[in-house]
Amino acid sequence: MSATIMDGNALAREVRAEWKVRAERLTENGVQPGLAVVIVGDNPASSIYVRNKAKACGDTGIYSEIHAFPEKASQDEVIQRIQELNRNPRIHGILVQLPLPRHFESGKIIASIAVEKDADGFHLYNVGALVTGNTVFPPCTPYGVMKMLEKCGIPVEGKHAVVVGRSNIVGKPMAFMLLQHGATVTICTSKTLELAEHTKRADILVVAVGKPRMITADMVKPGATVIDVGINRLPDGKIAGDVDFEMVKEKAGHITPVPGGVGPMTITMLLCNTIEAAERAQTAQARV
Ligand SMILES: NC(=O)C1=CN([C@@H]2O[C@H](COP(=O)(O)OP(=O)(O)OC[C@H]3O[C@@H](n4cnc5c(N)ncnc54)[C@H](OP(=O)(O)O)[C@@H]3O)[C@@H](O)[C@H]2O)C=CC1
Ligand SMILES: Nc1nc(=O)c2c([nH]1)NC[C@@H]1CN(c3ccc(C(=O)N[C@@H](CCC(=O)O)C(=O)O)cc3)C=[N+]21
Ligand SMILES: [Mg+2]
Repeated sequence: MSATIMDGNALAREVRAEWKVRAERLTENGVQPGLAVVIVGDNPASSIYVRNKAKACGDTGIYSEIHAFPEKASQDEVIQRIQELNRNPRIHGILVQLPLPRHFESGKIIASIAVEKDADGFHLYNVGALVTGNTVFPPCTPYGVMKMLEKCGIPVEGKHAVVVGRSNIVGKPMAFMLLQHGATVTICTSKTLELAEHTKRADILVVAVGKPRMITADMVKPGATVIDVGINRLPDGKIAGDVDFEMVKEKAGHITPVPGGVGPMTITMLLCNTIEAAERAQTAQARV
């Protein structure tokens, strides 16, 4: 029995259609949702993501701006621009594409984003809000994963979830969101001994490492849900996830492909957070 493939492109279309209605309603009421993406340097992968984000905005009725800085830009000029965006009433969401060039302190840049426009949910206030169960903006990638589980009818409460990876943008917020939904959560890292002993116990396995095909079929429990966040560029130019898809799909109950899995959902949830931010701004406006 082969696993059910969780089609990220189809699910993303479904979620976008639901939210597009909200974007249109806002626009009719004079508040078109707006996203600003800030990118520093010319990392080719980042540039592609940024263009995809702008295109997805257009398709969903969201106004978008790209603020591109050269690699040698100063931290102060980027912060100054973010502060302008914080004050700009056309902009409801601000995303600073990561990674930043080495001479940047990412923490300082992210701290300069207004909490109520932090559509990535990376500001320390929003991280604290998430961890205490008062989420303001769920970080896009884990939010997309939760949405996929929900749409595919996969229960989380009472299940054993194993997250491989502990980055601030994927692994850690993923673990806290699963915890919030009542899963028993194990987080594995590069320091974990006997990784397979943990992954084999997972009802829900989320992998966000960045190592092509590191999760093999022997590491997966029969019938498990396997979510592959990894995006790895192979020498032949193709992209592959962190999971050996062809072998694992014969053992798992549900599995996400790469490409066409979590990636499209990440972009979609960014759009959702931007629309949500615009709705909140409008409500706040109506109160004064
Ligand atoms: N689909 C999407 O929307 C997105 C995809 N990605 C992709 O997801 C992957 C992870 O991204 P990100 O979280 O930013 O990456 P990071 O490099 O920041 O984190 C990788 C994590 O994997 C852990 N790790 C490394 N090697 C092993 C190992 N052998 N066993 C177990 N854990 C290990 C590291 O552990 P330690 O902390 O101990 O070093 C670290 O916590 C990348 O391929 C990235 O391109 C990222 C964002 C969005
Ligand atoms: N501040 C910030 N927020 C982010 O959310 C963020 C970031 N920085 N830096 C980089 C990572 C990576 N990321 C992806 C988004 C979409 C796809 C995506 O759409 N992937 C498609 C296509 C992949 C392709 O063909 O290259 C897919 O998987 O099907 C992938 C990866 C967001 N990130
Ligand atoms: Mg991680």
